[in-house]
Amino acid sequence: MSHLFELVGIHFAYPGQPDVLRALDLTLDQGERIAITGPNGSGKSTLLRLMVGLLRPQSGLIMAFGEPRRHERDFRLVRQRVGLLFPDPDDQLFCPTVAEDVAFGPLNLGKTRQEALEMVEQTLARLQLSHLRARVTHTLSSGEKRLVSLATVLAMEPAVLLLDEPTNGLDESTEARLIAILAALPQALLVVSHNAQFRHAVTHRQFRLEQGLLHPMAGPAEEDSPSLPRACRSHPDPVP
Ligand SMILES: Nc1ncnc2c1ncn2[C@@H]1O[C@H](COP(=O)(O)OP(=O)(O)OP(=O)(O)O)[C@@H](O)[C@H]1O
Repeated sequence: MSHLFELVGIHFAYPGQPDVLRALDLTLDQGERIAITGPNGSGKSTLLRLMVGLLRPQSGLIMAFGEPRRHERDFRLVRQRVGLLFPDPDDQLFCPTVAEDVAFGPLNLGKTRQEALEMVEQTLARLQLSHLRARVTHTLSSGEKRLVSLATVLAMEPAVLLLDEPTNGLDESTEARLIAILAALPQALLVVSHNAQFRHAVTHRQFRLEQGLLHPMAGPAEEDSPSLPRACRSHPDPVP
Protein backbone atom coordinates (compact mmCIF):
# COMPACT_ATOMS: atom_id res chain seq x y z
CA MET A 1 0.00 0.00 0.00
CA SER A 2 1.33 3.44 -0.83
CA HIS A 3 2.11 6.02 1.81
CA LEU A 4 -0.25 8.93 2.46
CA PHE A 5 2.82 11.13 2.08
CA GLU A 6 6.29 10.28 0.89
CA LEU A 7 8.89 13.05 0.69
CA VAL A 8 12.17 12.07 -0.94
CA GLY A 9 15.33 14.15 -0.98
CA ILE A 10 13.57 17.46 -0.39
CA HIS A 11 15.78 20.49 -0.71
CA PHE A 12 14.41 23.93 0.04
CA ALA A 13 15.77 27.45 0.52
CA TYR A 14 13.90 30.77 0.56
CA PRO A 15 15.17 33.14 -2.14
CA GLY A 16 18.57 34.53 -1.22
CA GLN A 17 18.60 32.60 2.10
CA PRO A 18 20.68 29.65 3.31
CA ASP A 19 19.23 26.13 2.89
CA VAL A 20 16.37 25.28 5.24
CA LEU A 21 15.85 21.64 4.21
CA ARG A 22 18.61 19.43 2.78
CA ALA A 23 17.75 16.08 1.22
CA LEU A 24 14.94 15.54 3.73
CA ASP A 25 13.00 12.25 3.62
CA LEU A 26 9.69 11.58 5.38
CA THR A 27 6.84 9.11 5.12
CA LEU A 28 3.42 9.29 6.71
CA ASP A 29 1.15 6.25 6.60
CA GLN A 30 -2.50 5.61 7.29
CA GLY A 31 -3.19 5.83 11.02
CA GLU A 32 0.30 7.15 11.80
CA ARG A 33 0.87 9.91 14.33
CA ILE A 34 4.17 11.71 13.97
CA ALA A 35 5.61 14.63 15.90
CA ILE A 36 8.35 16.98 14.77
CA THR A 37 10.24 19.26 17.09
CA GLY A 38 13.49 21.17 16.64
CA PRO A 39 15.09 24.54 17.17
CA ASN A 40 13.37 27.77 16.21
CA GLY A 41 13.91 28.47 12.56
CA SER A 42 14.91 24.88 11.71
CA GLY A 43 12.21 24.60 9.04
CA LYS A 44 9.27 22.80 10.67
CA SER A 45 6.57 25.18 9.42
CA THR A 46 8.33 25.31 6.06
CA LEU A 47 8.06 21.52 5.82
CA LEU A 48 4.29 21.57 6.46
CA ARG A 49 3.83 24.32 3.86
CA LEU A 50 5.76 22.25 1.33
CA MET A 51 3.53 19.24 2.00
CA VAL A 52 0.41 21.14 0.92
CA GLY A 53 2.05 23.04 -1.92
CA LEU A 54 2.13 26.51 -0.36
CA LEU A 55 5.86 26.35 -1.14
CA ARG A 56 7.70 24.27 -3.76
CA PRO A 57 10.99 22.49 -3.17
CA GLN A 58 14.02 23.31 -5.34
CA SER A 59 14.55 19.57 -5.72
CA GLY A 60 13.19 16.29 -4.44
CA LEU A 61 9.85 14.53 -4.82
CA ILE A 62 6.61 14.99 -2.91
CA MET A 63 4.23 12.04 -3.24
CA ALA A 64 0.78 12.39 -1.69
CA PHE A 65 -1.97 9.76 -1.80
CA GLY A 66 0.16 7.66 -4.13
CA GLU A 67 0.76 10.35 -6.78
CA PRO A 68 3.69 12.68 -7.42
CA ARG A 69 2.67 16.29 -6.69
CA ARG A 70 4.45 19.02 -8.57
CA HIS A 71 2.01 21.59 -9.89
CA GLU A 72 -0.63 23.83 -8.36
CA ARG A 73 -3.43 21.64 -9.76
CA ASP A 74 -1.89 18.58 -8.01
CA PHE A 75 -1.67 20.41 -4.71
CA ARG A 76 -5.21 21.77 -4.99
CA LEU A 77 -6.35 18.15 -4.74
CA VAL A 78 -3.96 17.53 -1.84
CA ARG A 79 -5.34 20.54 0.07
CA GLN A 80 -8.86 19.11 -0.26
CA ARG A 81 -7.74 16.02 1.68
CA VAL A 82 -5.20 17.52 4.07
CA GLY A 83 -6.09 19.90 6.88
CA LEU A 84 -3.29 22.30 7.83
CA LEU A 85 -3.65 24.14 11.13
CA PHE A 86 -1.53 27.30 10.99
CA PRO A 87 0.45 28.35 14.07
CA ASP A 88 -1.38 31.70 14.14
CA PRO A 89 -5.21 31.34 14.16
CA ASP A 90 -5.51 34.80 12.62
CA ASP A 91 -4.07 33.26 9.42
CA GLN A 92 -6.88 30.67 9.44
CA LEU A 93 -9.95 32.69 10.40
CA PHE A 94 -11.15 35.29 7.94
CA CYS A 95 -14.97 35.19 8.00
CA PRO A 96 -17.13 37.51 10.12
CA THR A 97 -18.52 34.78 12.39
CA VAL A 98 -17.43 31.43 13.76
CA ALA A 99 -20.23 29.55 11.94
CA GLU A 100 -19.24 31.13 8.61
CA ASP A 101 -15.58 30.29 9.17
CA VAL A 102 -16.37 26.64 9.93
CA ALA A 103 -18.79 26.41 6.96
CA PHE A 104 -16.25 27.88 4.54
CA GLY A 105 -14.29 24.65 3.96
CA PRO A 106 -17.30 22.35 3.39
CA LEU A 107 -18.89 24.93 1.04
CA ASN A 108 -15.60 25.20 -0.82
CA LEU A 109 -15.58 21.41 -1.21
CA GLY A 110 -18.98 21.60 -2.93
CA LYS A 111 -21.29 20.75 -0.03
CA THR A 112 -24.76 22.27 -0.09
CA ARG A 113 -25.56 25.06 2.36
CA GLN A 114 -27.65 22.59 4.42
CA GLU A 115 -24.84 20.01 4.48
CA ALA A 116 -22.33 22.68 5.45
CA LEU A 117 -24.57 23.91 8.26
CA GLU A 118 -24.93 20.35 9.56
CA MET A 119 -21.16 19.98 9.46
CA VAL A 120 -20.78 23.26 11.38
CA GLU A 121 -23.14 22.05 14.12
CA GLN A 122 -21.52 18.61 14.35
CA THR A 123 -17.98 19.94 14.42
CA LEU A 124 -18.66 22.68 16.94
CA ALA A 125 -20.52 20.21 19.19
CA ARG A 126 -17.63 17.73 18.96
CA LEU A 127 -15.20 20.41 20.12
CA GLN A 128 -17.63 21.76 22.73
CA LEU A 129 -17.74 25.08 20.92
CA SER A 130 -21.43 25.32 20.00
CA HIS A 131 -21.85 28.34 22.27
CA LEU A 132 -19.41 30.28 20.05
CA ARG A 133 -21.38 29.62 16.83
CA ALA A 134 -22.65 33.20 16.36
CA ARG A 135 -19.61 35.00 17.77
CA VAL A 136 -17.67 37.53 15.73
CA THR A 137 -14.45 35.64 15.12
CA HIS A 138 -12.00 38.44 15.81
CA THR A 139 -13.47 38.98 19.31
CA LEU A 140 -12.61 35.44 20.46
CA SER A 141 -9.85 34.81 22.98
CA SER A 142 -6.64 33.34 21.56
CA GLY A 143 -7.42 29.85 22.94
CA GLU A 144 -10.95 30.01 21.52
CA LYS A 145 -9.53 31.10 18.16
CA ARG A 146 -7.19 28.13 18.14
CA LEU A 147 -10.01 25.65 18.81
CA VAL A 148 -12.24 27.33 16.21
CA SER A 149 -9.31 27.10 13.75
CA LEU A 150 -9.18 23.38 14.45
CA ALA A 151 -12.94 23.21 13.85
CA THR A 152 -12.49 24.84 10.42
CA VAL A 153 -9.95 22.14 9.57
CA LEU A 154 -11.96 19.20 10.94
CA ALA A 155 -15.15 20.35 9.20
CA MET A 156 -13.48 19.48 5.90
CA GLU A 157 -13.13 15.85 7.06
CA PRO A 158 -9.50 15.66 5.92
CA ALA A 159 -7.68 12.34 5.54
CA VAL A 160 -4.55 13.85 7.10
CA LEU A 161 -4.09 16.52 9.75
CA LEU A 162 -0.99 18.71 9.81
CA LEU A 163 -0.96 20.74 13.02
CA ASP A 164 1.57 23.52 13.53
CA GLU A 165 2.02 24.36 17.23
CA PRO A 166 -1.60 23.53 18.12
CA THR A 167 -1.14 24.08 21.87
CA ASN A 168 0.15 27.65 21.63
CA GLY A 169 -1.88 29.82 23.97
CA LEU A 170 -4.01 26.99 25.40
CA ASP A 171 -4.51 26.68 29.14
CA GLU A 172 -3.92 23.28 30.78
CA SER A 173 -7.51 22.09 30.70
CA THR A 174 -8.00 23.19 27.09
CA GLU A 175 -4.76 21.44 26.15
CA ALA A 176 -6.07 18.26 27.84
CA ARG A 177 -9.31 18.66 25.88
CA LEU A 178 -7.35 19.04 22.64
CA ILE A 179 -5.39 15.86 23.47
CA ALA A 180 -8.66 13.96 24.02
CA ILE A 181 -10.09 15.33 20.76
CA LEU A 182 -7.02 14.32 18.74
CA ALA A 183 -6.79 10.90 20.40
CA ALA A 184 -10.35 10.15 19.28
CA LEU A 185 -9.74 11.10 15.64
CA PRO A 186 -9.04 8.40 13.05
CA GLN A 187 -6.90 10.57 10.77
CA ALA A 188 -3.16 10.34 10.24
CA LEU A 189 -1.52 13.16 12.13
CA LEU A 190 1.67 15.16 11.79
CA VAL A 191 2.20 17.58 14.66
CA VAL A 192 4.85 20.26 14.90
CA SER A 193 5.24 21.17 18.54
CA HIS A 194 7.73 22.38 21.11
CA ASN A 195 5.45 20.93 23.81
CA ALA A 196 6.98 17.59 24.85
CA GLN A 197 4.04 16.49 26.99
CA PHE A 198 1.66 17.11 24.11
CA ARG A 199 3.88 15.30 21.61
CA HIS A 200 4.05 12.24 23.84
CA ALA A 201 0.32 12.28 24.43
CA VAL A 202 -0.78 12.37 20.80
CA THR A 203 1.94 10.76 18.68
CA HIS A 204 3.78 7.45 18.32
CA ARG A 205 6.92 8.52 16.45
CA GLN A 206 9.01 11.64 16.96
CA PHE A 207 11.65 13.46 14.96
CA ARG A 208 13.89 16.40 15.55
CA LEU A 209 14.40 18.69 12.57
CA GLU A 210 17.92 20.03 12.65
CA GLN A 211 20.43 21.06 9.97
CA GLY A 212 17.77 20.49 7.32
CA LEU A 213 17.21 16.81 8.15
CA LEU A 214 14.81 14.79 10.30
CA HIS A 215 16.50 12.81 13.07
CA PRO A 216 14.45 10.05 14.73
CA MET A 217 14.09 10.49 18.48
CA ALA A 218 14.45 7.32 20.49
CA GLY A 219 11.88 8.25 23.10
CA PRO A 220 11.51 10.09 26.36
CA ALA A 221 15.24 9.82 27.13
CA GLU A 222 15.90 12.27 24.31
CA GLU A 223 13.13 14.57 25.43
CA ASP A 224 13.40 17.92 27.11
CA SER A 225 10.76 16.84 29.69
CA PRO A 226 11.47 13.13 30.15
CA SER A 227 9.24 12.47 33.13
CA LEU A 228 5.99 13.81 31.71
CA PRO A 229 3.08 11.38 31.37
CA ARG A 230 1.96 9.61 28.22
CA ALA A 231 -1.49 8.88 29.61
CA CYS A 232 -3.60 10.10 26.70
CA ARG A 233 -1.60 8.53 23.89
CA SER A 234 -4.44 6.15 23.13
CA HIS A 235 -7.29 7.84 24.90
CA PRO A 236 -10.15 5.35 25.08
CA ASP A 237 -12.97 7.82 25.53
CA PRO A 238 -14.87 9.55 22.77
CA VAL A 239 -14.56 13.30 22.56
CA PRO A 240 -16.42 14.73 25.53
N1 LIG B 1 8.90 33.84 3.77
C1 LIG B 1 10.15 33.69 4.20
N2 LIG B 1 11.19 34.32 3.56
C2 LIG B 1 12.46 34.16 3.97
N3 LIG B 1 12.82 33.37 5.02
C3 LIG B 1 11.85 32.72 5.67
C4 LIG B 1 10.47 32.85 5.30
N4 LIG B 1 9.72 32.10 6.14
C5 LIG B 1 10.59 31.53 6.99
N5 LIG B 1 11.86 31.91 6.72
C6 LIG B 1 13.09 31.47 7.39
O1 LIG B 1 13.23 30.07 7.17
C7 LIG B 1 13.71 29.42 8.34
C8 LIG B 1 12.75 28.31 8.74
O2 LIG B 1 11.54 28.92 9.21
P1 LIG B 1 10.34 28.06 9.80
O3 LIG B 1 9.24 29.01 10.13
O4 LIG B 1 10.04 26.94 8.88
O5 LIG B 1 11.01 27.48 11.13
P2 LIG B 1 10.36 26.69 12.35
O6 LIG B 1 11.21 25.49 12.59
O7 LIG B 1 8.90 26.44 12.09
O8 LIG B 1 10.56 27.74 13.52
P3 LIG B 1 9.79 28.00 14.92
O9 LIG B 1 10.10 26.82 15.81
O10 LIG B 1 10.43 29.26 15.40
O11 LIG B 1 8.33 28.16 14.61
C9 LIG B 1 13.90 30.51 9.37
O12 LIG B 1 15.24 30.92 9.35
C10 LIG B 1 13.00 31.64 8.89
O13 LIG B 1 13.49 32.91 9.28
